[in-house]
Amino acid sequence: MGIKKTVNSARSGWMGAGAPEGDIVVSSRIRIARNLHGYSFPHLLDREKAEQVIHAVQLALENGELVKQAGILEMNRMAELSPVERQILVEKHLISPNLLEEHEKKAVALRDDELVSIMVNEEDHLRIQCLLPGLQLEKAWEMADKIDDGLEKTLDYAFSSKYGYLTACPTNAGTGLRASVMLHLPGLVLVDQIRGVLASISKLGFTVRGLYGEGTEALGNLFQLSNQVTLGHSEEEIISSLNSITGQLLAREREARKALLQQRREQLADRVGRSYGTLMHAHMMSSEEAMRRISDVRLGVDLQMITGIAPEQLTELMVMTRPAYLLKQAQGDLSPAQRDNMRANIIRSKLNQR
Ligand SMILES: Nc1ncnc2c1ncn2[C@@H]1O[C@H](COP(=O)(O)OP(=O)(O)OP(=O)(O)O)[C@@H](O)[C@H]1O
Repeated sequence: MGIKKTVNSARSGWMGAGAPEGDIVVSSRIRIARNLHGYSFPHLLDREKAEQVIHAVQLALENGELVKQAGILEMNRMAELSPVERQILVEKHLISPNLLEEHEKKAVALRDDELVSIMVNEEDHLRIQCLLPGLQLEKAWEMADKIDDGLEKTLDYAFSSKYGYLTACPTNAGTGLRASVMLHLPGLVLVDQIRGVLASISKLGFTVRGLYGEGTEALGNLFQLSNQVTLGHSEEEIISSLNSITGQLLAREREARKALLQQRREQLADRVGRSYGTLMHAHMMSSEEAMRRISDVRLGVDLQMITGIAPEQLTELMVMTRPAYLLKQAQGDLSPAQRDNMRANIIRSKLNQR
């Protein structure tokens, strides 16, 4: 159990089946940024102080009341994990890439179902994250809020009556809340409307990020949409406006899919079929090609052009084909060609299992 199970399996609690709007919304994430009063922000902490912060959070998590409310969160120091294991946590979206830098000062507390993780000494002392399948921002918020309240009973948070919760980057001050949804938008990409749609969203105070968050690229037609500002809006307002923008995007994506079915059905079926065939039979596959083909097949599954595959199997496959997960399975180094071969083998065997 614990972290070893997490890094040995590509499956995660947030890939659950039958989630609301699960044909387009892969997952919903709430993260709350908090800092401890009396300590410098993480980038200024030396190792000893950083360890004190980790220890304080660990003690707070062991509090009986909090365990009853939120379950057991096991603290894992980043230094106790191998570089490959750390990278797998990023590939599973349980930590952000930031936690890999200066990792000797950082830690993550994880719940066994992987729906809750608390990053310690990331950009802020605490980053409480709740990740759920489909569109479930309110539920994720309720979970995060409960944990935050529980922790605040023991920890002395840095708070100002003027600015709210204080954070290392001013854009996170106030509520410290980032709400985000990971969306699969192949329809809007195929009808060539994605750029316009994303540009208009950024004018409304939302930001679109790539697959692993800030500074990363969008792969497999997956986009992460989140609020830009946390100050001056309540948590409920932030979540409600993200829900409403997401609703509009869902409508646009569904329209695009409908138009593709009506106007380019055979081209679409050909694209989906070719990608499915390639995934089922190829022996060499780059990571970029895998993401692209998995996205096509996911669209085919959503449009019932392909039956017998569940969307969450494809989400799992995305993690299974990422570089660190492959290295872990190989238990040693892989050349780029060996990696491409192993990736193709894993995909074939996973898709042929059904
Ligand atoms: N809806 C989502 N589903 C799955 N993973 C997500 C989602 N939103 C964000 N993530 C993951 O969370 C991590 C952090 O993302 P991001 O950098 O956007 O947020 P952040 O660290 O909270 O923001 P910042 O530090 O810029 O305030 C990344 O690994 C990203 O993949």
